[in-house]
Amino acid sequence: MTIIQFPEEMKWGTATASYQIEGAANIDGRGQSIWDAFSKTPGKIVNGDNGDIACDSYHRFEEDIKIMKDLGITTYRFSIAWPRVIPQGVGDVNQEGLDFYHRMVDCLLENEIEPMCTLYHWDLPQALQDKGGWDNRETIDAFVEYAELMFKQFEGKIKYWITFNEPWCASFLSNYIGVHAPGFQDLQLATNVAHHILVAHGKTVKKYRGLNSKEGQIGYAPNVEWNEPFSNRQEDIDACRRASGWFIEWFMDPVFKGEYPSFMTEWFKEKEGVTVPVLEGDMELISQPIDFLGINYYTGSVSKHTDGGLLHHEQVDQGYQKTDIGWNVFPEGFYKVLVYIKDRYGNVPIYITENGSCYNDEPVNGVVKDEGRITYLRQHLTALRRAMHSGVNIKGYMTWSLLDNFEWAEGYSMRFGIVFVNYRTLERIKKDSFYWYKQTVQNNFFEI
Ligand SMILES: CCOCCOc1ccc(-c2cn(C[C@@H]3NC[C@@H](O)[C@H]3O)nn2)cc1
Repeated sequence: MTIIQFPEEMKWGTATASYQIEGAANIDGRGQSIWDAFSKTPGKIVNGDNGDIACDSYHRFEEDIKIMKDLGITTYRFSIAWPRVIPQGVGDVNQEGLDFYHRMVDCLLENEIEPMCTLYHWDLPQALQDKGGWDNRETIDAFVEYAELMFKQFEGKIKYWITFNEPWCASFLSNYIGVHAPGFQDLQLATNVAHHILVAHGKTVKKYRGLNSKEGQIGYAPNVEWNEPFSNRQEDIDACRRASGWFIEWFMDPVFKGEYPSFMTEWFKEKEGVTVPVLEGDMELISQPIDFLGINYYTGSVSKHTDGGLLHHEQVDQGYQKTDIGWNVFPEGFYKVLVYIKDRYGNVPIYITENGSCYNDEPVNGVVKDEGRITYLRQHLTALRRAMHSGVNIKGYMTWSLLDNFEWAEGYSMRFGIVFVNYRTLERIKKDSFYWYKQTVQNNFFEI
């Protein structure tokens, strides 16, 4: 038996997001987001699901925090819904929305759970989308004003801020691939969106520094995956480099190097005639130093060159175990991508802000035996510990997710929670993985 022991100072937590768990979408002054509109568009979401009720955490957050207290975690990553606090995205503030987040944050602090707050987890106010959304540079300043209001409102309460969650999803998945809100399929539009989100990130970090927050920290949370070349043929190696360049370097090089990866911008220009709308001063803003990097990792793949497609790249099935959403279980990729990030960007403090798996096990006599999720957690925490032994500066781990919730285009058909949610009764049922994770958090080690 081998013990996987974590350092004393390791922070353990869970992660959620506003549109995925809150519900209460049309009460107490909340404005509409692009996800309210997208989820009400026929054909976009499995089973026509939407976030109107979700897990009803707007009303049940005390119960959720009680569950977190039982879990023994010390950090809870959640997001604020911009349209709940500023319904039109700019202008009037919704006091009922602010009051909700104060109640929730106060309850976390009373239970000695550190709030880690994501300012943008994809729920852009629809009123701003109606004016061009992130394609319109004015949205950048609207975001900075929203962020400043949150910094001032929660000064002394929230000490860990994340500007953007998964900018790749918020830009390319949403405006080029089109399976997320607002659902466009235009690479130049998506490239504009990606750039303006990065500028908004940098301006927000600069605004935060200007507020002289005493002990607060600010970062952001890109999603990464690992692409292993199918062979040592240069064309396969190059194809994987482009996949990594789109998923990782595109959103990390500007922040840590002050420039886009040129091999990627040249590829976009030559193959697609697409350019990044960089204005004077943008790259200096984007590369404002951050205090920590959030990393969201789920999966990876073996991939190779193919003719056609955006990157001339395709995955090659290698018979890996897959989760119920069809993603490879690829813990080796977790180790490799973390070491790659350390080697390329230096040893910035890293929080794993999302890592988890989709297994749709249902309760039997009140018990949810989600062995697949426990195996996934074991394997990925083992890979994480190995990365730490290799010098990666990991500060904490938040598993995705505390609760089963609205999994975007998959609706409620895909379950990522360590707590089962009955969407008819909203009853919460702790899964076997909850108890495994609780033991690991309590002991700060587990056995493999
Ligand atoms: C037709 C091509 O279709 C491609 C689909 O491509 C993707 C890529 C990535 C994702 C994805 C989903 N998640 C989990 C979320 N992370 C944030 C949190 O809200 C979780 O719910 N991470 N990545 C989905 C779809």
